[in-house]
Amino acid sequence: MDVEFAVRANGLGVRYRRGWAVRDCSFALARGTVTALVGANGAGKSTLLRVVAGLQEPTGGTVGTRGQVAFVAQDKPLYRSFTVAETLRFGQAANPSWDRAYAERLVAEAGLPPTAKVHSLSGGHRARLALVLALGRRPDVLLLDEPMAEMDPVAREVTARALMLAVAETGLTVVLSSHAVGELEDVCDHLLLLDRGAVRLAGEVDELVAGHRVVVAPRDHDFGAHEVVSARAGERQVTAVLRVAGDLDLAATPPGLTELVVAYLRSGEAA
Ligand SMILES: Nc1ncnc2c1ncn2[C@@H]1O[C@H](COP(=O)(O)OP(=O)(O)OP(=O)(O)O)[C@@H](O)[C@H]1O
Repeated sequence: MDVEFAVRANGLGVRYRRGWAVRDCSFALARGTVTALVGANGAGKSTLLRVVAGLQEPTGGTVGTRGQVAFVAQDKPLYRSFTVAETLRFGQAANPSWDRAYAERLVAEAGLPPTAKVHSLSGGHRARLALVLALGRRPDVLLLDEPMAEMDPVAREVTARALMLAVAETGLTVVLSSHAVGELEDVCDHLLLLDRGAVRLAGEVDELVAGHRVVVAPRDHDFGAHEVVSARAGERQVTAVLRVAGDLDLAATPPGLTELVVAYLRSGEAA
């Protein structure tokens, strides 16, 4: 496998009884990148993460990862009767690569009382403890399924900072799935967008944004070679998100990340 890639998938597919949850997915994630995995409900995000984590066999295709992989599932599995301190001791006993000082620092930063039982923690605190348990192993690849869904805005910011620091310090590669793209905007430098199991859009966020424009044009405007990702028609005008091909002779603004993702999710709904 190429040295600079931490995750590489080739023609990856997962078929359940009712059909393909992940189909023909090919992508490569460079070491030290943070990728937002987005898609509508049922698009295949959790399935893809489980396969990359090695917890589930693909039906077809291949996936390779470099180094140690840690995965935090959506339901944040933790021993509910353990205290926070016992959870860390468990992490240490179960993982030869455990970084005790680092894990203790993360727990302190998260404001998690060492004597508190897991079952007494809020959903957001449990999510942060699950993340500490994963980061404490000092993995090379960290896969997070909706890690911030239950966190308050401050916890999200602190968590995002901890992740970015880990990336900067160790070259950690992160993939995190989310529905709230806005919360990922400051954290992620790459995007992987799934549409009914298939990769619809992938790449560096800055490049993807630079390759798209939001325009307002007369309703009957012909956009020529520019791909209309999604369009909303008013009485006389249409507001469209375009994937631009060459020069654009219309007043246009670059989309925000959320706007771009929503445009693609909407185009998937219409298909
Ligand atoms: N264990 C399973 N057995 C059968 N079908 C499954 C299983 N897990 C997921 N699926 C199906 O595969 C598809 C993709 O599901 P998955 O949970 O991977 O999507 P997701 O993008 O994570 O969704 P969400 O955003 O709702 O969490 C769905 O149609 C789902 O019903």
